Amino acid sequence: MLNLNDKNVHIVLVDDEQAELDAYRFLLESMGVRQITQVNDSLQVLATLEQIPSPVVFLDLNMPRMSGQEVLAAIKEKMPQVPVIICTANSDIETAVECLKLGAHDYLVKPISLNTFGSALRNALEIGALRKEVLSLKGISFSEGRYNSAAFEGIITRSPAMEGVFQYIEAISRSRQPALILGETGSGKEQLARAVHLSSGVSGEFVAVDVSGLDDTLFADTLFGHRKGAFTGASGDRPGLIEKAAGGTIFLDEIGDLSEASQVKLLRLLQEGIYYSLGSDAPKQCRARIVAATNLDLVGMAAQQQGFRRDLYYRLSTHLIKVPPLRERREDIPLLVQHLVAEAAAGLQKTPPSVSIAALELLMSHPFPGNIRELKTYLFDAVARCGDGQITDLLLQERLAGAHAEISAASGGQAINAAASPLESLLGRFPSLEELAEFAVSQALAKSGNNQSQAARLLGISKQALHKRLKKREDS
Ligand SMILES: Nc1ncnc2c1ncn2[C@@H]1O[C@H](COP(=O)(O)OP(=O)(O)OP(=O)(O)O)[C@@H](O)[C@H]1O
Repeated sequence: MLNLNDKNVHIVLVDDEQAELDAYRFLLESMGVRQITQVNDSLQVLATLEQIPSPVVFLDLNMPRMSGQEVLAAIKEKMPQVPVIICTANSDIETAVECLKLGAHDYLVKPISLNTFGSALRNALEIGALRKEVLSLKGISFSEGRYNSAAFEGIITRSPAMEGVFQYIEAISRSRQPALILGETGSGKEQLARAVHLSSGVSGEFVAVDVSGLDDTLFADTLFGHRKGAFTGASGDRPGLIEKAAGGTIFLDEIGDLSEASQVKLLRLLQEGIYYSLGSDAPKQCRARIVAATNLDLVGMAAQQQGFRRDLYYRLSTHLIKVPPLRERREDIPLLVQHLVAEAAAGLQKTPPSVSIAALELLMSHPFPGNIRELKTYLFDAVARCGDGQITDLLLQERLAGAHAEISAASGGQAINAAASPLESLLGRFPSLEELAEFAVSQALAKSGNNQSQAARLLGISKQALHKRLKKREDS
């Protein structure tokens, strides 16, 4: 659990106005942060950061000499691992998206509540620590942690978790072993399957097939092809998709729905590397790499031998890629919104409408069980319907309310309350009563300048009771 008063937590505040710097300092100190550096000259930011081992930066945008955006770009160029949180009075979405694209960790619009401020900081510290840990485990430095961007073009993300997925795909790019992609519906599995194909640099085709609707004969025919006369109506030889994908990748989507008989055929193909076209005795060599995907709990199904063969699961999952759902990478939502609105507008030959902050906030708080596909549906509909150049929260509300009702019905009518309480977002989990009492005592002491009589009065307890509590704290 992250402790904000840990001496390694070091915050750098950048703003040209001293009053703002002091206000942030006050907020941070009230949260227990001890190491705070203020910088009021944007030209001094890089030199300051070079002196601090693992800083988190709170950065204002409107500054003379060098703008916040320029400072952000310079930090991301020189120290990409440093989380930068933008704090600004500018609520326009284009600037927010621009900053997120430049690599900002978060974008907070003033006035900023203590809760928002606290959770942004906690999140930045956690992500910074995780990023460092992952890269050090891999033995690579921050600047080396870049991946071949061409293979991932069109996959809009700024999520560290997705960045980890990209790095994994790069690491397995030379392998011809099967890969299994697990993730919820609409989370981008097919896009990642294409990235696996593109990053491998092979010259063959990427061939996708949804196997969920195929009975066993159709599965064999589709994948392996047939010889003339193999069955009534087979009027000529037909190559299967495995042949089409030779030297490339065959993507088997919805693999969790494959019939038992077809699972046996696929297992044999994976084990022996050969297959037979329907009506033929001549074995053919499979020269396609197999990538499969499902939104089902294949691990559970295989473990319980229910609906999916365990041996097939192990064969398919030589390389295992797990795609995080959109609700676990909400930082992607603003970028996706901008991308999808532009895509929808281009399709309708319209100028892309802007998106109001209230609309964005509404989207940020939605659980998105249908992930990016669901987001895409709402935005394509909103772009088509919006007449006055702006997508407002009102335009989205109806669709989102409908989705909430469906989720609620699916969960047996229980209202979903996924939002964390303010204290949860500050502490990272729900606090115990004892922790709350400790927090109140610390705050009262800080507020009274360590005067125990005053602090006890603020807490509504006797001085003796406070003394006893402090003694207990010392002894523990
Ligand atoms: N990161 C992303 N950036 C841009 N578009 C995305 C992203 N992820 C998904 N999409 C878009 O969302 C839609 C759904 O993505 P995709 O088909 O890859 O999901 P899936 O996980 O394979 O879905 P399913 O489980 O239903 O097969 C597609 O239109 C895709 O282009």
